Amino acid sequence: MSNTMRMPPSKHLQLPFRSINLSVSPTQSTTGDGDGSKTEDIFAAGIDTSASTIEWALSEMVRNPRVMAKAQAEIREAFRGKQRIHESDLDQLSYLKLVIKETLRLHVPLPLIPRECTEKCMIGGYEIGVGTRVMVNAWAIARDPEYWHDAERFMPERFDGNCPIDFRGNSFEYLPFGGGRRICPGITFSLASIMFPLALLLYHFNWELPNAMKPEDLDMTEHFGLAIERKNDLCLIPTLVL
Ligand code: HEM
Repeated sequence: MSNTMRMPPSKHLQLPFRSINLSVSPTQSTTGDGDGSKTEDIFAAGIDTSASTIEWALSEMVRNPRVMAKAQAEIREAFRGKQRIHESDLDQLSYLKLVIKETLRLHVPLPLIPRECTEKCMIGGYEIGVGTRVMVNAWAIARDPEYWHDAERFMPERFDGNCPIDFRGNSFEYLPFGGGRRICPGITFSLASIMFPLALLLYHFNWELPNAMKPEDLDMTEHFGLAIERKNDLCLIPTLVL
């Protein structure tokens, strides 16, 4: 276990819940009884989530210049002299992976994971009947100070070293991709499609806030839509460096 956090009592997804479909398509069943995802669901689930993660990662790095400098130093060292970056080069970027993990903790793109109760159980003193729909609030769990040290702080290092917490659905305090039978099937693809553009943006440009704005003044208000996005556009000044 990491020295910066405690494991939770695994109380959320070990309850007798079964997965139900996240689909927004009116033609699709919401029972989760083996129905597959349609092409439009894959686009809907894959585009906004990855795009907003890139935007939040940049926002957090602008607010935390130390993290930005460390990520850029790693990328520029790894890619030194290269004109073309390939996906296989991304493996070397261990710190950037931590930045993305921490971004997915503080900015869980899909905050509410729907489930259906399969057995009567008690939650917070309330009896939950069979068939009741419940929402696992992955956003709130990922910011819960009971599980996370200095929970509101952007600190990629919390995932460093021996930290066993991962997003494959086994760490119940960290569920950006959900968990269980209906865990996001796009994890590998989404990580590549977040990491690649982010690495290029950090490799080729330096980023500054406009109008001498201070990092701590950057507005981080969220807008709850298909994914949790920035309410206001992120406006930064890029300077080409390489
Ligand atoms: C940062 C990026 C992404 C995040 C945070 C994310 C998160 C999630 C979450 C929380 C679920 C529900 C899981 C559950 O019920 O346990 C889900 C489902 C799904 N995701 Fe993702 N996702 C991302 C990217 C993608 C991408 C890139 C694709 C496809 C290319 C994709 C395809 C899907 C599909 C098809 C489902 C429905 C799976 C099912 O109901 O069986 N996602 N995603």
